[in-house]
Amino acid sequence: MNAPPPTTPILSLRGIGKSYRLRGGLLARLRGRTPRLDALRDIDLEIRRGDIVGIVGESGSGKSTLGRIVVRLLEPTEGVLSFEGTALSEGTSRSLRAYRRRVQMIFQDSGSSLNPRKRIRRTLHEALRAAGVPRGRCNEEIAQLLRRTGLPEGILDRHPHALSGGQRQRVNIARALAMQPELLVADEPVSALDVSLQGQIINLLIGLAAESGLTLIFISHDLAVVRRICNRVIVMQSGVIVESGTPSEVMENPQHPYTRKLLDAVPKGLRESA
Ligand SMILES: Nc1ncnc2c1ncn2[C@@H]1O[C@H](COP(=O)(O)OP(=O)(O)OP(=O)(O)O)[C@@H](O)[C@H]1O
Repeated sequence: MNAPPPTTPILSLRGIGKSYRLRGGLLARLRGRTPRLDALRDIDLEIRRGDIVGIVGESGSGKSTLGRIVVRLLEPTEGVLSFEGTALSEGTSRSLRAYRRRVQMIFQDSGSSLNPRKRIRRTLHEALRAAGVPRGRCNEEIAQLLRRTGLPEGILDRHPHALSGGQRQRVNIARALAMQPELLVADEPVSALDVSLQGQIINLLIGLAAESGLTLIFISHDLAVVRRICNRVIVMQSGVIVESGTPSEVMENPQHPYTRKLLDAVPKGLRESA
């Protein structure tokens, strides 16, 4: 297959919608209707290779649902998602597997995304094997992953519970990197960490993005961080994108009242220092 033209977005979403089936009350069931909640409606979005895109919005605005659709942990109810110009719905299960390697996700809760029964060495080894690294090269690759994510060798023989929250999140990042992803979705990756560690993990992510040309989707409540690290911001409210642009466009000259409301909630000093 020929390489896509350089102008093709790495990721494009067209008319993406997601509705969740709700359990519903007795009345709805008697009427034979399953109530549904529209978590996303009509999302159009293009992301260019190398972009660092911040997705902001209040709790429940649909940010995580969007992130999960991008990595195909969730199927959209409507719309088309294309990677490098190819619609994923056209793909076979083999191309979906390949997509899942190229697009990785990091979650807020660093602990629950690691298998508590596996030592870190095994977790990283399995990720490398899944990415097609020959068994004989895994130790060398693991050492390199530790270096890239700033982890000491001593953690390899430990289980996740014996690591700090910051170390666990670094392991999650190392495991994602083992897949050599082109796009990384980080869903509130630092919200569960102490403030002192948050900056370190964010700097690690942007350092890695710069070093390997990763495209990053950064889902966050923290507008100050988004302003500092992203070159594009998307504001979501009740399942729709209400505003998007560069951080200075969106944060210095917000067009939508909801964006203004979000900005008003950030202490002024933080907004300016961001
Ligand atoms: N599995 C599910 N079943 C039913 N409703 C869901 C499910 N997952 C999410 N929702 C609902 O969909 C809406 C969007 O949720 P989502 O988690 O995507 O928002 P969010 O912006 O990421 O919120 P937060 O910042 O709190 O994580 C919310 O109303 C949520 O309650």
